[in-house]
Amino acid sequence: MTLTFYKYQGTGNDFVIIDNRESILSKNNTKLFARLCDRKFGIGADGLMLLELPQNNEDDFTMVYFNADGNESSMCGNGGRCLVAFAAFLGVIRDRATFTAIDGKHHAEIKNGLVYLQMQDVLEIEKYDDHLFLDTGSPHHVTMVDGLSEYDVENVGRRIRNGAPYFEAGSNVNFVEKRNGSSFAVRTYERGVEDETLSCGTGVTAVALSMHATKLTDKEAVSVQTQGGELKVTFKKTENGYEDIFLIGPAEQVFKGEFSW
Ligand SMILES: N[C@@H](CCC[C@H](N)C(=O)O)C(=O)O
Repeated sequence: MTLTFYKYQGTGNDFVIIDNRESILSKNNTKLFARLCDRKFGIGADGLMLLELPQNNEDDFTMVYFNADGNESSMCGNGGRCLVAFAAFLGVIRDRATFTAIDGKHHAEIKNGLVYLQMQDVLEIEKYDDHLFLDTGSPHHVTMVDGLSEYDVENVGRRIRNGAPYFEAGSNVNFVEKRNGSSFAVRTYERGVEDETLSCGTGVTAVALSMHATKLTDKEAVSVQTQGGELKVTFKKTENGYEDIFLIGPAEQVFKGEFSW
């Protein structure tokens, strides 16, 4: 059987995307998805997404996300932005979208070539001596470091991801350095890819909220420089936590192809 795939990237976080509105692929194709994401034996990507039919009248489509290891995982912020751009390319939406992902409903808008993706409210941030932990749709460990550009993200990230209290379920791990006022730089070790990626959208969101929660910025619009480009996060601090959170940045189709299996 032959299927068309599309490749998208959002600040260097790259994805294979398949239009699965006709339910050709089942979610249990773990080996196939891992092979398609493999950079030596497949197309190569940090993750794979299926765009599926909406599950209710309010939605335009459904997002199903798999990590590069082929397993379905929690929310992917850059993936969500790329899937909105893909939905616009297919003509499923114009410039506004409502869709459901594993963490619930999302609204999005494409404006001036950027995708604005609303993330889930964050009501709890755990603060520890040397890091913070929060869930922005995916779990994130956030820690400040000096000398980010030389930092051993791969090995330290892997140790934290696999160690206590995360163990097998794991966490994504973000290493952050302040640039100025409301601007930060981050490098992220992603679980499910089991390596550093050039950018992680839920990670960038976690960094922005963590920097506000620890008073490293008092702004509700934060710039985060990833290895693959700049993302912006805007939010409102309320008495309950953080609401109206938007992850903002580019999402680009890089090519189209066919695969057989
Ligand atoms: N790259 C993603 C995060 C994808 C999920 C993550 N690897 C996990 O399993 O938690 C993003 O842009 O948010």
